[in-house]
Amino acid sequence: MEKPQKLLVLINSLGMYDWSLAAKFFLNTQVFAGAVGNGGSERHQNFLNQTRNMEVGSNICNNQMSHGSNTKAIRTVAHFDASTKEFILNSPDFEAAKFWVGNMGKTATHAVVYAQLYTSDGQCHGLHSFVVQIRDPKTLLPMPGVMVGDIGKKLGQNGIDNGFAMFYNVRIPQENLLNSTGDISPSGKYTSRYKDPKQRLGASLGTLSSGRVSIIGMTVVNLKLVVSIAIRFSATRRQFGPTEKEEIPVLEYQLQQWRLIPYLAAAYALDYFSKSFFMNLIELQIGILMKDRSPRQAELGKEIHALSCAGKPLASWTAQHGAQECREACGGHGFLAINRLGDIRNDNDPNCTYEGDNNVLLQQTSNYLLGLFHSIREDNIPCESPLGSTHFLNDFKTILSHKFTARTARECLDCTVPLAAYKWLVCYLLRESNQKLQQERQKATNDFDARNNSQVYYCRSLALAFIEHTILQRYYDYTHDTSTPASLQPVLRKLCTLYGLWSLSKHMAVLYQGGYFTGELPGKIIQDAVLELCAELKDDAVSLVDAIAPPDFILNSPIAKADGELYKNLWSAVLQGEKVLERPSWWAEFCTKKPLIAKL
Ligand SMILES: CC(C)(COP(=O)(O)OP(=O)(O)OC[C@H]1O[C@@H](n2cnc3c(N)ncnc32)[C@H](O)[C@@H]1OP(=O)(O)O)[C@@H](O)C(=O)NCCC(=O)NCCSC(=O)/C=C/CCCCCCCCCCCCC(=O)O
Ligand SMILES: Cc1cc2nc3c(=O)[nH]c(=O)nc-3n(C[C@H](O)[C@H](O)[C@H](O)COP(=O)(O)OP(=O)(O)OC[C@H]3O[C@@H](n4cnc5c(N)ncnc54)[C@H](O)[C@@H]3O)c2cc1C
Repeated sequence: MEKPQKLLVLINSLGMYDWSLAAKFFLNTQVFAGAVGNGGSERHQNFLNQTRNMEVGSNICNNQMSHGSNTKAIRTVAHFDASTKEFILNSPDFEAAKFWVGNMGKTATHAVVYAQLYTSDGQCHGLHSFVVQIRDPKTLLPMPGVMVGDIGKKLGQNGIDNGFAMFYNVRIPQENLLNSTGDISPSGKYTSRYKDPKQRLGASLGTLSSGRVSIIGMTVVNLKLVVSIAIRFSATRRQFGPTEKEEIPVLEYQLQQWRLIPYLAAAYALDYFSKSFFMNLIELQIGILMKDRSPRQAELGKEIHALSCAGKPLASWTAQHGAQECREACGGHGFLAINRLGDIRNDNDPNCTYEGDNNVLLQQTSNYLLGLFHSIREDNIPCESPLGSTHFLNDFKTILSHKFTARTARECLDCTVPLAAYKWLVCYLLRESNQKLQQERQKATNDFDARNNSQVYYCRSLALAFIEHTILQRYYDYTHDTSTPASLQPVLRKLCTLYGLWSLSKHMAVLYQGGYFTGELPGKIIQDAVLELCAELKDDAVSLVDAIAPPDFILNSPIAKADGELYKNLWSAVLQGEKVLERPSWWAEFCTKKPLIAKL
């Protein structure tokens, strides 16, 4: 807590080297410890100490084979036995087996298990979390009643053992209930400070926010790695040229610049967002530790939930699409495993799914925004979110009356142009999503269908536009802050504007549809400005990459070493491959002792 950034630096440094290693370590020391620390109380301190000393290995255990997103429907049960003061955990059937749990496959000794809490009168009090011992730390054999195993090979992150677990009458002490959302009194009665079960669910899932915020940082690392590889490669790889004598680096092609430099800009903007947002999370966690029950603390929790539920999708998708673009931008060499783009892409992929599926999480953000919109419009309550990400919504009427006024590409090189457009876009999508939801409510028989039928083109786009605006606004403020070195501001501002215009250009249809843009000029000048910024940033691209790339040993990609000796490094790495010059062990069968056709 004294220097919280150290944790982010450690996550990023280990992750730059290898994500399985990082996940294995952090699931234990942070995710498990975070769930116990945030969800529990003083009585759980022993688990935290043991985790810190690496005496026990653990994780959180929420997902089950038949339910992941719909946490309310989890079927693991924990019945309170008043006579022994224990909880008895059961998995009703194999479909309720905990599934996908990191570290569970081979090594977890303890887990924070989410289960439905039943008191001895048979009443269910909803989802709660419990510390459950899975294996004996001395032998790694399962505890009585626990069936635990590994789920097998995955598309990436195979250095971590994801597993399943089932519980048959597993008894745990009453104290293992993580009691910040609800507890059992000495007389066996259930008590909770949350009267509303929906609020209680939100509180018990609150711990997931820190994972989501951290994942934003993890995806930024991946984006930094892939753009570093692709830009260094593109600056040294030559192909074609204006004359037969001279070939030019592929980075000189406008097409290559347009494919890569916006991802470089995204890496810078998202990196700033990730780091500043991490500090917001720390503020929230300090509040939790200090037992801050103020309305501001509650609002901060909601805002961080809304921002992380859109920040994780945007950042993980940007890294995923960026990884694929960078892979292709390195041509055939991009497909060679030693150059690492495949591993980074595959290890990044589950960031789109774990700690909440991206498309499911975005709905949390739009729900939050629609709730605020209702308060502003219907109840005349101005919105004052602690981090200020939604303040501009108070002016939605004025903002919606604005039009795009730039007339030249040069005017668009100022980041206030995409920022103003984003403000309009968010207000427009908010008004439209609200209207769509009302229309669907009139048509549908229930709210569930109305919400589901308002996602595509409306609520989903709203959540993404909102987070893009937030990221852009934060980076704009940073690049215009007096504490940012003056010598760096010009290049950082270009990155900021490029990120804004490039992201905005994905919403062109809506900007025209809603009347913010009219005629062919706005679309054309935004495209021209994107190309202009790519060209202006091209000569700084290698330096910008050098500032964010790790040392060669960590980057571990022969086509992207800092010395720019592309072919020397690649050749050397290929020749050092295992058995590269050896004939195969089956050479004889291949050459002389050939099997006779039809002999078998
Ligand atoms: C969000 C859901 C989809 C909700 O579903 P639903 O049933 O429809 O409920 P709602 O009505 O929408 O919600 C009820 C109210 O609760 C509020 N809510 C929900 N969640 C939160 C929250 N987190 N914070 C605050 N409030 C919350 C919601 O807004 C509603 O409020 P209101 O009534 O509208 O006011 C939910 O079901 C869900 O979350 N689904 C997704 C399931 C999920 O995420 N599962 C995760 C399983 S664990 C996992 O996947 C692990 C993966 C391993 C990842 C490896 C990564 C390694 C990380 C290393 C670094 C870690 C460092 C950590 C640093 C640190 O801890 O400091
Ligand atoms: C590598 C990895 C590690 C993991 N580690 C852990 C762990 O340590 N602990 C743990 O508890 N869990 C873990 N998980 C599980 C993870 O949290 C879940 O997979 C994730 O929350 C998604 O849930 P799901 O698999 O049920 O997907 P589903 O919800 O079944 O999603 C399937 C599809 O349905 C769509 N969908 C679902 N609901 C809706 C809706 N309401 N509207 C529109 N579309 C919808 C989704 O978008 C998706 O396209 C891990 C998963 C992976 C891949």
